Amino acid sequence: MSKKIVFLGCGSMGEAILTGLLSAGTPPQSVTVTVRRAERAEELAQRHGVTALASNEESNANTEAVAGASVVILGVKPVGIAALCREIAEHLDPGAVVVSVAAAVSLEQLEGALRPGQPVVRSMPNTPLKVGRGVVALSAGTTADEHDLAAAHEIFDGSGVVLDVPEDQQDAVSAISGSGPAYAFYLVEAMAAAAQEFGLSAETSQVLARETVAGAGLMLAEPGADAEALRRGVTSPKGTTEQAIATFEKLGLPGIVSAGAKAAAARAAEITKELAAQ
Ligand SMILES: NC(=O)C1=CN([C@@H]2O[C@H](COP(=O)(O)OP(=O)(O)OC[C@H]3O[C@@H](n4cnc5c(N)ncnc54)[C@H](OP(=O)(O)O)[C@@H]3O)[C@@H](O)[C@H]2O)C=CC1
Ligand SMILES: O=C(O)[C@@H]1CCC=N1
Repeated sequence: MSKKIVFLGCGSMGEAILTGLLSAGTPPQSVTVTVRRAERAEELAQRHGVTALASNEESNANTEAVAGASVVILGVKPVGIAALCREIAEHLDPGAVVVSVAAAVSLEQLEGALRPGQPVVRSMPNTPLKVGRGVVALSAGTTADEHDLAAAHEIFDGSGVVLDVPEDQQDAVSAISGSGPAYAFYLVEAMAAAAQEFGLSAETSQVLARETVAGAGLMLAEPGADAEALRRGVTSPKGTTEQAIATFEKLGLPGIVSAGAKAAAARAAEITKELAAQ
């Protein structure tokens, strides 16, 4: 029997991790998920074949779900993490590894809401885990040993690249790879809008923008890919792309991207403080 893996909260991020995990070969019978709404639980059970329970005012499924679990993934919003930890603390196996995916929730906050000694790993995943191309950064808590960290690695290993980082880098990771898929989707939206300004139909504009970024992503996914070299391969000297890139530079696009990422990281730091003051 495979070890029991539990997701407490399985929305956008949780389902991406779950999909990657199952695609990589974890049997659905070994996975239990909880969510708030019964209809969402039903949807997840139907779609993935996992045990899915609703944990709300009517049923306390979170505490039942974690019984006998080896790994418990916390997939709720940051503001709900501390209460969830307190709710399950007494019901966790002392050796169960608690893996938080929440942005801005510190190891100190996690450990403080669980029983002393409970192994904890803070992670920052991203939604491309769903298609096996995610990036995840892990930071082990004070009592998590190498086996605990390895158990966290195992959750993500089959769905993308897993890095170990010091906890003080997690807000930066969040601002680059955690939020990053949204930046790429935003670029697609902007490209589609530009296409429509040329008079192309909405549908043609969507196809051109979406397939271009998806194709570029596949090229980046090839071994040894280098973004700058790939960009130069499109940019003919004195050609058309050169004018676009020069315009992006003149208008300060690199600075705009940097400012956006800094704003995301600053918001993470602010959330950490807000949670500490709760
Ligand atoms: N979205 C992303 O790309 C990323 C998100 N994260 C982190 O992942 C976490 C989740 O974000 P996201 O998936 O976007 O949010 P969602 O709102 O999509 O998902 C939250 C999930 O938590 C469930 N939930 C809420 N309260 C409880 C509870 N007490 N017990 C059980 N389940 C509960 C919700 O149930 P229901 O569905 O019934 O409402 C929902 O399934 C956040 O902490 C975020 O910081 C990290 C990296 C990237
Ligand atoms: O927007 C958020 O707060 C979460 C964390 C990183 C991506 N999504």
